[in-house]
Amino acid sequence: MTSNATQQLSVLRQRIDNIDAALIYMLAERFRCTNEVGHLKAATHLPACDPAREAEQIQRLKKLAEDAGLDMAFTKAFFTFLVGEVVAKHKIIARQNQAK
Ligand SMILES: C=C(O[C@@H]1C=C(C(=O)O)C=C[C@H]1O)C(=O)O
Repeated sequence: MTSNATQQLSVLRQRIDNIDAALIYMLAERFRCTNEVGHLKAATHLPACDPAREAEQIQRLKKLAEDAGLDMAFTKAFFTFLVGEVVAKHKIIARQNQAK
């Protein structure tokens, strides 16, 4: 590898590290928010999962992904994985609430 290529790789990797840090902080903030929703749902006996809301979100993300030039299949798979984690946490919160 030339020293120019090494330098370019290093600059790109620094950008990637910055983006990863932002993603981690954004995800943590999203989970803080969804945990609040989980407590609200448990207290009001609402189901952990809301398929109608998820369908709306997917429609919105479709447009955002298109505008941002992000692959829709990836976007949907990532969203589905993320929401699956949130719903699992909501179920745990609901069980903890019932046990009180
Ligand atoms: C956070 C909620 O609970 C679930 C998780 C969602 C999410 O992570 O965006 C969306 C819908 C629900 O299935 C909600 O109902 O708003």
